[in-house]
Amino acid sequence: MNEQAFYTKDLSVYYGEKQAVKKISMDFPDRQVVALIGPSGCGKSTFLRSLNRMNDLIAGCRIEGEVWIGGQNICDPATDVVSLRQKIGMVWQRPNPFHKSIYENIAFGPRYHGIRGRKELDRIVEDCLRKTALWDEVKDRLDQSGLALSGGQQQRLCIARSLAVKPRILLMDEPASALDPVSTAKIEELIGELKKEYSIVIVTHNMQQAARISDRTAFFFLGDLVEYDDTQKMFTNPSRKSTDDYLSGRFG
Ligand SMILES: Nc1ncnc2c1ncn2[C@@H]1O[C@H](COP(=O)(O)OP(=O)(O)OP(=O)(O)O)[C@@H](O)[C@H]1O
Repeated sequence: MNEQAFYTKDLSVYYGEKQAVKKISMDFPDRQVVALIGPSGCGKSTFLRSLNRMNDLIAGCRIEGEVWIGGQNICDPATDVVSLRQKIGMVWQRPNPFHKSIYENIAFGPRYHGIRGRKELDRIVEDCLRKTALWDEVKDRLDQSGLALSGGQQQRLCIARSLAVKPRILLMDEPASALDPVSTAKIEELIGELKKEYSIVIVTHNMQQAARISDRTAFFFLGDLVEYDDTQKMFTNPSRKSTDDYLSGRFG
């Protein structure tokens, strides 16, 4: 088992009175892919967003418990969320490139964090585009708008953008659900490459996808973590009946 990258302890999330995530304690291994699965509304996205304090942006949302990353409980109100989100990148369901050129989409983050030299920015842009297998497709049109790319390319650009600020952890909320099968396969292949360097947590509705790309899988139901295990074990021999029922399509 890889070293632990981070963990949650008794993490609960409330929207007003309603508790959407219930005292979840989970550890996330370094440089592995963890898939969060479960029926709609079970709290997967809410839990994911808690891992880099994105829920702070939702009015009425309240968090209890702890998320420990690099010796720091990031739920502590004193946490610098800008530097936190530098360490923990996020990729959303729908690709959301900035209304800027391909180059600027990637250079924006490093520039914001103080990198000014053109050579250094060029190097970061090329490196991130290579890591996301986009370089050959876009190297001759870096000044074109990111929005002119196909949906799958836009999603890879968004992943490249999050890599540009050197995160340790990548959170992905159904990153391929808006894409066609070819683009989905490319994203899955890319996740397989990225886990050599990054810890990845991915929410997916697609059970085959979870089975293909993740090392560990967590099954959520009604805000509870029902089962969390090695993906292969979970998909072949789950310990809990409700996991088995969900994986075999008996509900959800
Ligand atoms: N902004 C919000 N305000 C109030 N309630 C919310 C909000 N976002 C989510 N919820 C509620 O919290 C619960 C968990 O939602 P969440 O989106 O985390 O589930 P999910 O498992 O990711 O669902 P899906 O798979 O459909 O995206 C649901 O009951 C949902 O209605």
